Amino acid sequence: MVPVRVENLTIAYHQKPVLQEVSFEAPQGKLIGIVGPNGAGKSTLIKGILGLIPIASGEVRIYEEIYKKQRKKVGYVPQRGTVDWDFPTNALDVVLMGRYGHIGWFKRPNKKDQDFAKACLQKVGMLEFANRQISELSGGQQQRVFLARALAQEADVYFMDEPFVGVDAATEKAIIALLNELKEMGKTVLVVHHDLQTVEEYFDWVLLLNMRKIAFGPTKSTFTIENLQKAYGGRLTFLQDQLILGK
Ligand SMILES: Nc1ncnc2c1ncn2[C@@H]1O[C@H](COP(=O)(O)OP(=O)(O)OP(=O)(O)O)[C@@H](O)[C@H]1O
Repeated sequence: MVPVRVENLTIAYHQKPVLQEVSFEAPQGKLIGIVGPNGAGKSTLIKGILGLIPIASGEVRIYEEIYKKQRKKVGYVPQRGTVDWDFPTNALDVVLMGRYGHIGWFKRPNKKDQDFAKACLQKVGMLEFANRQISELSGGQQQRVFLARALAQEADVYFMDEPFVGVDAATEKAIIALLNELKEMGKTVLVVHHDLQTVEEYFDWVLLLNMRKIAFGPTKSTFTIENLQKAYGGRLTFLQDQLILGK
């Protein structure tokens, strides 16, 4: 079964299309980078898939069913900047929110859920901050808590929107180790990613996007200068230098 199937997806804001007829099938057990210039529609794609914004036309299937039926199987790590970090709650409670799909909204989390949430915090090196208000955490620490929440969900497919933005090198390493661990467990992980230098190192597959799908496939055959040129257009001379320098 295909974890994520997107067919002819078109999304518009105020009647102006920002994603046009995007189709792809994400294979199981891969780390997939979603890459493209600013405003390419990367976040919009994820939000459309998760039903957070209306779609104009097209279809999205998670394991061949509509998202609403598969909610429990899907984990989401939003862009850090879009979250209200002043919301009065501590790190452990944020992670426990990830368990509600399993617990049910009207029941209280039991000891097992608490322990599981703590284990998730431990995994991202944040257990000692369990009782800390999230507003008092650094950007990288907040990002780790969100990853712990995603882990607590025990999902099969994960969508992460720029998890590496604003984190230090140690956190970036911890996140990539975690993504690889999820992959080893057979999970499918789609990650919006900005840094072209690390795409080849981090991702098995790549979706190159600029309003339309430019290319989709294994990184080696897809993340090519020709495809990057199509996605980034005039900005590539600079990028090309950077890519060559980066090797
Ligand atoms: N809520 C909104 N209302 C109107 N237009 C929007 C809204 N959100 C995004 N857009 C527009 O849709 C387009 C795609 O935005 P999106 O955030 O999906 O791009 P992105 O590829 O994630 O960009 P970035 O790399 O800068 O984060 C942009 O032109 C943006 O201005």
